[in-house]
Amino acid sequence: MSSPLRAAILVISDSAFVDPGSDKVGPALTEIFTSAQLQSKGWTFPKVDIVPDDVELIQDVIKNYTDNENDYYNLVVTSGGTGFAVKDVTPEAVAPILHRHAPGLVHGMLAASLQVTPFAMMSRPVAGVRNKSLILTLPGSPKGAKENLEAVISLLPHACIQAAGANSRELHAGGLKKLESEAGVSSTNSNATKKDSLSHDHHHHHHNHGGGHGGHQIPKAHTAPEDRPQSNDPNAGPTRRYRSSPYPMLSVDEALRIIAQETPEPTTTQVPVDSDLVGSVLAEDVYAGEAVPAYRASIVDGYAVIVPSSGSGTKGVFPVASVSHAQAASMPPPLNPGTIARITTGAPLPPNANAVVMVEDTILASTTPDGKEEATVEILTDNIKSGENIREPGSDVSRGSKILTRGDLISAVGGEIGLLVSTGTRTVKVFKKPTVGVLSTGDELVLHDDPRVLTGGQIRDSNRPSLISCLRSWGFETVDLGIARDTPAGELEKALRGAVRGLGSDKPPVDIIITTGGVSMGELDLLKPTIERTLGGTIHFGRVSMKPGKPTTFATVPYKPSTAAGGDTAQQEREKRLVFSLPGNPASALVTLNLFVLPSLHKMMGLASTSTAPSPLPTPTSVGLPIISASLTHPIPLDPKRTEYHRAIVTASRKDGRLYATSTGLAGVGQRSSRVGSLAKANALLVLRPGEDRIGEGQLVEALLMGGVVPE
Ligand SMILES: Nc1nc2c(c(=O)[nH]1)N[C@H]1C(S)=C(S)[C@@H](COP(=O)(O)OP(=O)(O)OC[C@H]3O[C@@H](n4cnc5c(N)ncnc54)[C@H](O)[C@@H]3O)O[C@H]1N2
Ligand code: MOO
Ligand SMILES: [Mg+2]
Repeated sequence: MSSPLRAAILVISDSAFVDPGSDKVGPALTEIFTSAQLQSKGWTFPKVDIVPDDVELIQDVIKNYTDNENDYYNLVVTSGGTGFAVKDVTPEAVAPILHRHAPGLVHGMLAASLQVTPFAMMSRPVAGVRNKSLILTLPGSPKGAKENLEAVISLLPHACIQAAGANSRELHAGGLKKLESEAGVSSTNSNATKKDSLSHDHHHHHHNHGGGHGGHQIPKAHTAPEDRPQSNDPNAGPTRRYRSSPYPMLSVDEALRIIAQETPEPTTTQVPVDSDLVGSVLAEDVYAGEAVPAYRASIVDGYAVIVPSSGSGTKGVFPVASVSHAQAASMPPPLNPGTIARITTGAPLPPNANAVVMVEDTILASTTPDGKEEATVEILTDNIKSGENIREPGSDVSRGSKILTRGDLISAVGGEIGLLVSTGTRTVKVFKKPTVGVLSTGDELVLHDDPRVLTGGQIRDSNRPSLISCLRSWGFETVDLGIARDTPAGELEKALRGAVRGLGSDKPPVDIIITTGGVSMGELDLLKPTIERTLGGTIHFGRVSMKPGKPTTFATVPYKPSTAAGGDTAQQEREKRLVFSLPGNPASALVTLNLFVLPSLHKMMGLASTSTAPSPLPTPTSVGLPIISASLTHPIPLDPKRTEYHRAIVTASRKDGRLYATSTGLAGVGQRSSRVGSLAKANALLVLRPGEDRIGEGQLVEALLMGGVVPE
């Protein structure tokens, strides 16, 4: 026990980060380590760092302490951030990066604190080992931190040395008795301590209750949050992975409900009215700033006339007194009774004129002497009423009237853009569209355009190009996040962190991350463990009862854009990113993109924000794929358990006006989830609920439309 023991003290506090001079914990804990007693046990002068309450920063700093094999700290104690306040994230940051938990130390610290104050119950400490370092989280008050540390300190040298890899038998045989007596623990009734808490096997044991054969494999319910069923520990290897998924199987509806709940409310932005507006949703009601037309305008080419108040009497020969063209020039002069004015469609009416006669209802009577201009024109009809062929100012759109409503989608048809620009609307408030990052995962993947012949188990990365195309066609900005390999470890973590932070000008930060692959039961299916254990994220679901797409996983990861301390909690709450981890099989990835990601994107772009005002028109603004019914052109066998999303072509018959659905390939190979071709030409997913037998020809089925209906 003579080798030096190195300790790092990490003070986690927004306020101490801003004003290091205000920190009292660092000095208090330093004092303990530099006491004569501890120095004699081998402790050296500790290192002290301060970080704000930020999951990523906490993890980064701790990993710096623990991940360098040649230069690591034996003990890392954090202080602060273990309470129940929203900003308290220390356990969330530390628990996921522990390789092995040490609940015994947690008990020890809590028991000691409880003797001092019942408020100890309000602390949420975690403890465990990462690589060769022991990590403890202490409370944030100098007094509490000291008490907790003092409660366990005498055992720590032993634990640290064991964590660093000393032979445990030797330690048990020799030093343990001495240590126990120092700590007031009797070795005779501490079998559990010796066998479990400190032994290397403990963690695996603990996380893999289901590791046996056949039995009920969901780990026993524990109460502490760090003990809830979690993803595989990647360090445990294939022999110790779960042999059945610890994630409950959700229905598609339940999964969609969770996604809607976790998807943040849309944010807004002011943008110019131009063609880039197509595909955006208005975040405000829009009122006409100008009347259309702004002046009394002619609807036809012809002659402006004064219809007598008697109601008729336009027939006859009249001198052409002036000309009014549809142009930006000044208004024409007033019309005198007994004269007419030539006018073009859309041109302003001369004052006094009250109707326009179409040129077809006239003949030329005489010309000017040079023959180039009309002198007099004969009107052949007597059938013109006052107001005829005239658009009154504001009769198309009156100034100040509501032209579009919050929640309206600016379509590519052009009507909304036309309405906005015609009334002089130069900018509008819209909902910001999310940016989506797409990441492929897997060692087997090669770039889709790699010219080399495939060897061994190589697969072309088809998911990234197909998903990115689909997302772009929906009108979303995409960021290509490339391929993350399963090995070496850490690529996935790096890629996910980079996606959230942004990786330069061509890779801006994304709002939503989509990954494909690595979410099922293989020992290299690393998505779930990386999200949960490394990024401190939350997996909201990890399995859905559907075919294809069963391992579809949905998570959120915490994110703070700046390292600035403090900040309002509402802002922090908003700063999480959605992660859709879709199955790697190409058909599964595309189907689940359509089914799960699209509704979330729709909500984020404001499509769920329709105005409450009643509209005479059906609002085409619900989220996700539109659903219709179509009749089957052939029978399809049903899956006994899972709802199938069967790829099909829906056509509209010109003969009977009905919609028909035809499979792109029948069950078995045709609809196999690896067969991306099942989506070629498909414009619909038939929703086939599980059943015993088959659904027959001519039956009506629900169809989710991915593309336009094809005329037959
Ligand atoms: N024991 C079990 N095995 C599997 C289960 C299960 O419940 N128990 N689920 C199956 C189902 S369903 C699916 S879907 C897949 C999902 O697999 P992963 O999401 O873990 O994906 P990978 O294992 O990484 O790859 C599966 C498959 O897809 C190919 N792939 C992956 N990425 C791409 C890409 N970007 N482009 C083209 N192809 C890709 C990969 O090479 C594999 O062939 O798990 C079943 N297993
Ligand atoms: O559920 Mo998986 O997506 O069928 O192959
Ligand atoms: Mg897999």
